[in-house]
Amino acid sequence: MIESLVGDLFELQVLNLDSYGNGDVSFSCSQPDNGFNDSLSFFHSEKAVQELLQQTPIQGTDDHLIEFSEALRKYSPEKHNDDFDEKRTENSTNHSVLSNQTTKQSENCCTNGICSHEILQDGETNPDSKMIQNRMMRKASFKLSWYCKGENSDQHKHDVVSFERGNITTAERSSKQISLTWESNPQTVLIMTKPNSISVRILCADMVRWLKEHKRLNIYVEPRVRGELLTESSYFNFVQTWKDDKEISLLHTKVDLVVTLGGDGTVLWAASMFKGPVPPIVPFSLGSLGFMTPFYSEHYRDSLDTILRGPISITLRHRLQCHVIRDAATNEVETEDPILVLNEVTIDRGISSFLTNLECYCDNSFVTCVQGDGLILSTTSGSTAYSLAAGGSMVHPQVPGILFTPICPHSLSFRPLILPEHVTIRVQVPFNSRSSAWVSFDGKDRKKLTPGDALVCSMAPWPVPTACQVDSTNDFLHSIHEGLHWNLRKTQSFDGPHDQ
Ligand SMILES: NC(=O)c1ccc[n+]([C@@H]2O[C@H](COP(=O)([O-])OP(=O)(O)OC[C@H]3O[C@@H](n4cnc5c(N)ncnc54)[C@H](O)[C@@H]3O)[C@@H](O)[C@H]2O)c1
Ligand SMILES: Nc1ncnc2c1ncn2[C@@H]1O[C@H](COP(=O)(O)OP(=O)(O)OP(=O)(O)O)[C@@H](O)[C@H]1O
Repeated sequence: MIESLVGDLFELQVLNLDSYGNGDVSFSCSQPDNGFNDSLSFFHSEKAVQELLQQTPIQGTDDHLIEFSEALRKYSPEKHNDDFDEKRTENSTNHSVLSNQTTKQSENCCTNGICSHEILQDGETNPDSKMIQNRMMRKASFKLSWYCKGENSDQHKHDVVSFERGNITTAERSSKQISLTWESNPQTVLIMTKPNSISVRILCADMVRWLKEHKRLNIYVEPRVRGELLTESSYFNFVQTWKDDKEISLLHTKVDLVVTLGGDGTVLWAASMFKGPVPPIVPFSLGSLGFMTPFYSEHYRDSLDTILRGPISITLRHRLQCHVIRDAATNEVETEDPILVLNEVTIDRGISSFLTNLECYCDNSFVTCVQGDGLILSTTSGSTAYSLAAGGSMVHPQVPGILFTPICPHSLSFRPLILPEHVTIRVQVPFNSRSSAWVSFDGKDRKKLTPGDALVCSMAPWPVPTACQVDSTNDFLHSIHEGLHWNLRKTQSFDGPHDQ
């Protein structure tokens, strides 16, 4: 109410909001053109403001202000942000003049723990204006709450946004460069290899020998690879493997490090073995592109030496968790197991010659109906794969988001989207669809979606940590330069017309 009244009188200009500790200018007040210079009408209005300020706050409506002033009390002037302060000084100098008296009052005000924004006139030096300067005005208080999967939760507020001083400040907006330091020596390495490659087979045998003899490590390989090694020599008898899915599901509890020898497909394959937590992966490049494989196989000894010693920079690559919901099974308790993807999940028309018709929802909001060849829901790691080919953006793998990229949409205006990481996306084949759709996970495991079936997809809690050659950003930029020749163009010569 007070604000609205004062708002009628003044045209408030926010200069900055440092009113909580320093008692300095928070708002400036410029005079509107509508005859506000008439001091009589001004003082009448002033009186009205004073009367309002003297009224005892109504119990209940001011309850929320208690929390706000508690937060202000906690604020110590010594702790203020230097950067912010510099800007404040600059603004104060440019736009308003504060009398010493006002500054003192403001300081007192804050040591008492009751702070308000002051209303001042630009360049005001007239003693009559002190009344104006002393006018106190409370900023509306607020509380921020977090909603997590439908539940109100304050758990993450300090990690993400601070609002203790009444100012909303973000801290971390995406995960920073992460460094992994071993607290005890790694003991077990799993080596995963691309099949049907002579060079990979030779390298694998060499690496197993070196890791055993020079690093004294336990070594796991896939059953196929153990067979290949034993065909070469019985020396490799010490190499361990697994027999069934149950043993695979326990691998993450035994393995300290996963080494992949192949291209991006081998990294995807290795990641798909872990339906929960994934040990750090060291991807060696033996393919043609290698967006996720920054290590050179020729230097594997030096690289592994450094990695086993640590610390190492890692990229936490987010995965999507996908559930296929069958219309025919809505009454069944058991549903199909979720599938985790590192690149993307694709819903397309398969061999059908009809347009796919896919209804898409984000949380509970309708997004759109895809009519075209299909839709890709991609991680940021997968942004350089199929999604890129379908016109999606390339996104740094540490950016937490879900790419929503149509495949050949039959509409001129269907641009790709990037959605925040916390959403749940549902893609449904409507009952009136002319055909079924097909879903595939990192380019594998095709499943048919008949009308009424849906795919539900959200960010998985288990990322894939991959070791960096340099760091996450350097490796990403290197991969798009080397892999895609991104923005490669001959530099224009100096020789030619110039600006005058
Ligand atoms: N039109 C297309 O571009 C297209 C079509 C189908 C599948 N794919 C991609 O292939 C992936 C499966 O890879 P695969 O090796 O098992 O199959 P694959 O052997 O058919 O290789 C596909 C190509 O995609 C590259 N690739 C894979 N992941 C990548 C990533 N994150 N960034 C950049 N390039 C990447 C691989 O290096 C390879 O060159 C799928 O997840 C999908 O993204 C792309
Ligand atoms: N250990 C494995 N077992 C079964 N299949 C695998 C394994 N590793 C990789 N693959 C499959 O082999 C295929 C090729 O692998 P990868 O992409 O690593 O090699 P590449 O095709 O030679 O590399 P690039 O695509 O960079 O040329 C992929 O589809 C992948 O899923």
